[in-house]
Amino acid sequence: MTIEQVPHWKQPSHPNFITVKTYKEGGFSQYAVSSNPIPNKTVIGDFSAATPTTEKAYSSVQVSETEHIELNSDLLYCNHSCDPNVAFDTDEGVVRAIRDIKEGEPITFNYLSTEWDMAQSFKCECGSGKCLGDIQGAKYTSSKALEGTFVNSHIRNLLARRDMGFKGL
Ligand SMILES: C[S@@+](CC[C@H](N)C(=O)[O-])C[C@H]1O[C@@H](n2cnc3c(N)ncnc32)[C@H](O)[C@@H]1O
Repeated sequence: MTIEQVPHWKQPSHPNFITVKTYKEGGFSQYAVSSNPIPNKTVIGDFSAATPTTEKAYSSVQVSETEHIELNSDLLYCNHSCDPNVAFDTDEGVVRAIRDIKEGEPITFNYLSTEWDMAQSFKCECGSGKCLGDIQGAKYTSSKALEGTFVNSHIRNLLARRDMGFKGL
């Protein structure tokens, strides 16, 4: 069973960039949209509020081959998209627009760019023509499917070792 986080941080945590909206009844129904137009390459946040966690969860972000963090901010509400508009750059420790984002547009990143083997998989509803369907982690995704997309170094390294036939990853 997955228990949803109750925000324990002061909201809104990123007022210039993120507005949190609710789109349906029930769980996991909140999502981040842009509060303003955001030009490509703008840094919209960082991981300064984050804390390390030993337990992977739907809410955690993988920042290295062995480390995971809880964001403790409205960045939590960035949904996954197979055609995202921001990168969670765990090497640089920032969240950056990777194209111009319109006001009110959902802010999304590719969970496969950070997560190797997710605690909680889901059927993607991003609606993109590039949608990969079941999102379980990069471990279960071909390198070809991620070609040309932003992927963090820990995932690139793991994919390379997997593709060379290393076991136990
Ligand atoms: C970090 S949360 C994102 C915020 C979440 N929507 C909420 O209300 O807490 C990750 C969870 O959101 C849902 N989610 C995120 N992106 C999704 C997508 N593209 N399609 C379907 N569900 C998604 C999944 O349940 C996933 O485990």
